[in-house]
Amino acid sequence: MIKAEGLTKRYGDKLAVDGLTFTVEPGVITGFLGPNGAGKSTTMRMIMGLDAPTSGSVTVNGKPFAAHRRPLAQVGALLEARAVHTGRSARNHLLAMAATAGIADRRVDEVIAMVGLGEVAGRRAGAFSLGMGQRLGIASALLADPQTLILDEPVNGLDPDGVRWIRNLLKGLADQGRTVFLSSHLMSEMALTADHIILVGKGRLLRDQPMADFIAGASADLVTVRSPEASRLAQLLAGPEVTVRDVADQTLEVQGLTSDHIGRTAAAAGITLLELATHAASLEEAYMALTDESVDYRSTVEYTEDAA
Ligand SMILES: Nc1ncnc2c1ncn2[C@@H]1O[C@H](COP(=O)(O)OP(=O)(O)OP(=O)(O)O)[C@@H](O)[C@H]1O
Repeated sequence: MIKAEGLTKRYGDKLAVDGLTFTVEPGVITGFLGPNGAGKSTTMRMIMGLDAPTSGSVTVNGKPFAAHRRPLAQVGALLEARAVHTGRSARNHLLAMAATAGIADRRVDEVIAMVGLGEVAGRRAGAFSLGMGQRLGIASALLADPQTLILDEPVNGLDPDGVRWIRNLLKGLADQGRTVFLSSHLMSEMALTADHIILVGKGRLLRDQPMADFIAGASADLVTVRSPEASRLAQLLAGPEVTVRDVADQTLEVQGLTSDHIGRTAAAAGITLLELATHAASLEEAYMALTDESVDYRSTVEYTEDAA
């Protein structure tokens, strides 16, 4: 389990991580999602004790990473995956790591088998393809059999086979009751992989919820209505669980009502409709809307019950 409380990191004027409080639970895959620069890598480095928080704290299985007697047996990480620059074979590379950490040689062969590197384990790791390098990085993270795994952008640059492979491996590890925390800036990838989502933007927590709930909320039908009397219609449509946004001249975007209901409400009030269209908002759109800091998005007017 990973627990962050008010976790904050400042680099000069830049608040890279801004008061993050969250818990990453065992037994599920938790996706750490946010656009480039949102603070994901910085957070992961602080979890691993590679960077000190400016304020707040983060613990792994109840203690800061460095306070564990054998930290690598608690948490394995693949941070900023990069090729291993070594003339050693993959197996010798892992054997050297195992020797340093006091891990038995047979564990090296176990992790090589787990990540499917058996046939190439004798080859020079420095010459590995990106996909093979990722597998080797994951093998290193698994070496000490940690309860918690932290992977920064593990599928970056992988082909579809590689992506499917990582996904299955992570699901298997979570099913064994491990804590699996992985970052990505791609919504589509997270939707397929993660059971739970922690979404950040500009260092701040935006969402912390089951992926299924995020998807259900995001794909709710959106109705676009254009009318010369848009603001009067907006007042009539307002209600609990209804969001009405004034998105452009004479145009509203309504969530929480069917187009039938909107059409009938307009007719009953004698309001002319120039357009009435339904479309399902995509996950990608919901993600963009949440993380987009553009003026356009913030300037939209939300009509609530109080406005009615
Ligand atoms: N060592 C550093 N010194 C100064 N600024 C830094 C440092 N590390 C990160 N930052 C800044 O902090 C912010 C968060 O960076 P971070 O790498 O954690 O984001 P990220 O969500 O992992 O992004 P990406 O998806 O691009 O890796 C960025 O604006 C970055 O420029």
